[in-house]
Amino acid sequence: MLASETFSFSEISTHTSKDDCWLIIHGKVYDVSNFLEDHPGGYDVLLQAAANGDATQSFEEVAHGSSATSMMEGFLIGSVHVDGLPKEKQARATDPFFAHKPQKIKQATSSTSFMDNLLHLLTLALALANWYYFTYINVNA
Ligand code: HEM
Repeated sequence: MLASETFSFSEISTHTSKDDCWLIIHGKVYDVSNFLEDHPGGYDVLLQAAANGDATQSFEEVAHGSSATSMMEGFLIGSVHVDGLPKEKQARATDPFFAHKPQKIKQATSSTSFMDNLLHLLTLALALANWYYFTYINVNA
């Protein structure tokens, strides 16, 4: 199998058993079937990660050393096929940053716009108070 091959999520999700286990890490696909028993973290965490769909986050959480990363090369069979997926999911599947960090999309929430309006009203009230003071109260000072 060529490492340039691409696999769909649905195909990858069929390889989650003890003798046939594929992992998605940073958008790449690894066949760890022959490594399960030798994995220092145990085979069960790998099976669990495969069943979860994307193993990137759990892989990163362990802070694997350079021996693990160089070992991975040997298990690489391809990458995730992203055609037909929404743009956000494509980015998550292929980009190392998005692949393991949930994307925070900044949205104007109702509380933000409420605070914005309050700030505008306060500024207006202050300006009016100033005008009133200097026009009527401070006029003879
Ligand atoms: C191709 C994928 C992986 C490879 C080649 C790999 C390899 C390794 C290696 C070599 C170690 C020993 C420590 C080190 O050198 O960093 C290790 C430890 C560990 N791995 Fe992985 N790993 C892989 C994926 C994963 C995933 C997806 C998880 C979590 C779900 C995981 C969980 C762990 C844990 C918990 C340890 C720590 C064991 C301990 O220190 O007690 N690994 N892994």
